[in-house]
Amino acid sequence: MLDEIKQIEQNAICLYTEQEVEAALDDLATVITSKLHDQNPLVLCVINGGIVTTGKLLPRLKFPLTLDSIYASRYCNSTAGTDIQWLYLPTTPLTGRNVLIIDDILDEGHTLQAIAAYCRQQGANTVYSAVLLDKNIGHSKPIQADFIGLEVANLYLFGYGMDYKAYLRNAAGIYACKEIL
Ligand SMILES: O=P(O)(O)OC[C@H]1O[C@H](OP(=O)(O)OP(=O)(O)O)[C@H](O)[C@@H]1O
Ligand code: HPA
Repeated sequence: MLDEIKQIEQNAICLYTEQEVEAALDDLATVITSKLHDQNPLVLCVINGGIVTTGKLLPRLKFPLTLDSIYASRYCNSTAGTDIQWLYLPTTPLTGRNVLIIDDILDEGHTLQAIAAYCRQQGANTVYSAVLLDKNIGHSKPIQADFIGLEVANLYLFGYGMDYKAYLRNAAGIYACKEIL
């Protein structure tokens, strides 16, 4: 397995450097702050992929908020999505809260759509979403994110939380896998 991971990493194309992603996170935080600074939001980190984006955004959001997580997985460490598995639900009551969902990527949009629907069903007052990346998939999506860091081409990606077969979430940049073009 590790040989495959090394090969994927060596052949990968860097789409955004760490510096470029960090600059995008600064801009994303500015836009989120202007909209939500007085909303006392409940931030929901979509684990696993959203952990890095959430962890890097939170210290940039200098206003009152609380944090919980939700784990809805559609790819389950593989490179193709199927049905959503609900693996962890927030313990914080969502009733009346202004929720901000944070994830790494909006790809086909099914995961975010399902999580936003869950939040509304649980009585959230408003539901916002922020993604580090919005993938240009060439057709419409069931949901748009309210806050987007960067647009990205329709390639299989890893880095900044996104995995290739459960590895490479820790890559410091946004990379496309040459093997899955
Ligand atoms: O827009 P979609 O096509 O629904 O895909 C986006 C979702 O896929 C990834 O999660 P994944 O299911 O791989 O689980 P993970 O967070 O554990 O990697 C990613 O973190 C998003 O949550
Ligand atoms: O391109 C991707 N890479 C990693 N995880 C993902 N989940 C949806 N799309 C992707």
